[in-house]
Amino acid sequence: MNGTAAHMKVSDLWKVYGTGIHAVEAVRGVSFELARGEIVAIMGPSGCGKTSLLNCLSGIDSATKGSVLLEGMDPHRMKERERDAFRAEYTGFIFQFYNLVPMLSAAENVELPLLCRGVRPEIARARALDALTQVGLRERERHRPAELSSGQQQRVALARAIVNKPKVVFADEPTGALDSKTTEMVMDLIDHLNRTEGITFVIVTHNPDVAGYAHRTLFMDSGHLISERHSMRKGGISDRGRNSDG
Ligand SMILES: Nc1ncnc2c1ncn2[C@@H]1O[C@H](COP(=O)(O)OP(=O)(O)OP(=O)(O)O)[C@@H](O)[C@H]1O
Repeated sequence: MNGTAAHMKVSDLWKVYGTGIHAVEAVRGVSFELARGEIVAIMGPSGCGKTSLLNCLSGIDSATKGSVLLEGMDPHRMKERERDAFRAEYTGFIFQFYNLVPMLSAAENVELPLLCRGVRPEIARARALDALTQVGLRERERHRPAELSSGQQQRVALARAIVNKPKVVFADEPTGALDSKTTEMVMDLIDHLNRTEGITFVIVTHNPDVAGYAHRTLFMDSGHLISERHSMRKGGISDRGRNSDG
């Protein structure tokens, strides 16, 4: 972390579903820090709490206990509107099954988060087309999800995730529905966006090839973080700058 404030600081995070004898402790006291520009994979057996952790990190769900600081700020301490605006600006999401709106074209899907934030339609469209260009799908702007391959749909979802120019993108099994060649294409794109835009990615995956793109892999079991592995590639923008290994 080079002594600077962590991009994201997770402290003693717990997620408990239900109460009493029905309580499920999905995340149990997880703590870690994330540097700006890292790609971090979260792995572990089915049911160990990966998605629960990711949802608490991203704000899709709220933690039962503990804190997630983003750039030193705790969204939970913000007023609702401030928190929504902060999250909309700061984070993007990708899901296993893309979560695109079937009736909307690729461009309309990508511009949707901007329109929801009140961005003027012509600006939203221009930025959506830029994002589609970044994922190599500019010529598919008018196509609906059903007219696109699964890999293309995930690339549209990736364009939607980055259209706000977020600092962090949270991805839950982003390649879980893709074959190995398409997985490679989507991960190459994530790698490219990480290197060129400095976007931090937190990726839940069962796939070791996907984790191979990460600077660091966190391993979970039974709600705990049990170990972490650093890859040979250097993590975070500061590390890359220092080592000039791109
Ligand atoms: N909404 C919920 N209500 C109650 N229990 C839940 C809920 N969501 C998840 N759980 C439980 O929390 C535990 C962790 O689930 P989670 O989905 O986070 O695991 P996971 O590691 O992502 O699993 P997988 O790899 O199979 O997707 C499991 O025991 C699951 O049954």
